Amino acid sequence: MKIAITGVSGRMGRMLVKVVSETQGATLSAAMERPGHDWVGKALETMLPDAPAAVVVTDDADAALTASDVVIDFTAPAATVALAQRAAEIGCAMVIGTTGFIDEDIVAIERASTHVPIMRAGNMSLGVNLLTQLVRQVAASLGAEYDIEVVEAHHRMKVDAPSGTALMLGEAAAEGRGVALREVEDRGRDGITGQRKEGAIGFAAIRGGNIIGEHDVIFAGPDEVITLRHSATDRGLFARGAVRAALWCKGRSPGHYDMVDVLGLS
Ligand SMILES: NC(=O)C1=CN([C@@H]2O[C@H](COP(=O)(O)OP(=O)(O)OC[C@H]3O[C@@H](n4cnc5c(N)ncnc54)[C@H](OP(=O)(O)O)[C@@H]3O)[C@@H](O)[C@H]2O)C=CC1
Ligand SMILES: O=C(O)C1=N[C@H](C(=O)O)C[C@H](O)C1
Repeated sequence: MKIAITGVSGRMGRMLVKVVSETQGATLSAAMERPGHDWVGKALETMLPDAPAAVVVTDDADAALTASDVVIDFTAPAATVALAQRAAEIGCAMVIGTTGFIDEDIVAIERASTHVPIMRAGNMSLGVNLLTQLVRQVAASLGAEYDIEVVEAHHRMKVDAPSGTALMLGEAAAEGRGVALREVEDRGRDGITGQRKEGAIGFAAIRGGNIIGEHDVIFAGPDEVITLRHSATDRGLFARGAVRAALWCKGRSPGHYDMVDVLGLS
């Protein structure tokens, strides 16, 4: 499977190069950065020792996608949406790990996925995708007297909040309760907020140091608190999930898939 990686100099891009190099059946076919980036035109192995010798970093997305079966993208929403449109036209599958999308971005990605398989997940780990199922089940079992709060913590460089994972967990809780998250979410409390709204699903974000990713879903009820927690201790976890998803895309029909499909959890 020929795999292109975009945003290759980023925290996830670097990790993906390592995981692709360790994965049987996967070959790094292209490495991308945006025009003007320092790495463009340089041999990737001079920056990342795990990279194959022949790969030179490119800003030519069309050439990179044409040379590849699938592209893995952990960048930023605007870059991801633009690349999904190119991938759809060229016929290259896509794995999207980027978070922080607005509704219009998702619509554009869904449109692209009518032409090629696109696997998109706010978290590529087995643990979080299992946890979403548990959260759905617990939310469905507990009554409205249990208040649901999602608390996440990430490194100081993270630019979006709540995290993609927190939103996945919030969605799962809302589904369990049979409500739309949009109608019950409560984000960023500050000042005289008034009492907690009945049925709200609250979000809180902590940013600091080099925390990889911590997520708690708290069910606070009468005289007891249930906390479901996931802790990531190495970004390799997400990269391994993304490469697994890339291999899974081979021969797949066009469609918008998620990690639950890849892991066979549905
Ligand atoms: N789904 C999952 O399991 C995970 C998702 N993520 C998500 O992946 C994304 C990236 O995270 P991370 O690797 O930590 O971030 P980094 O900032 O370390 O890397 C982002 C990379 O994308 C490039 N990039 C950013 N904006 C653009 C743009 N507009 N056009 C082209 N290239 C761009 C950056 O290049 P430049 O330096 O030029 O800006 C950089 O190479 C985030 O949305 C994060 O939330 C992260 C981990 C796991
Ligand atoms: O930006 C990160 O680092 C992470 N982002 C994803 C998210 O927004 O949930 C996944 C993981 O928590 C790391």
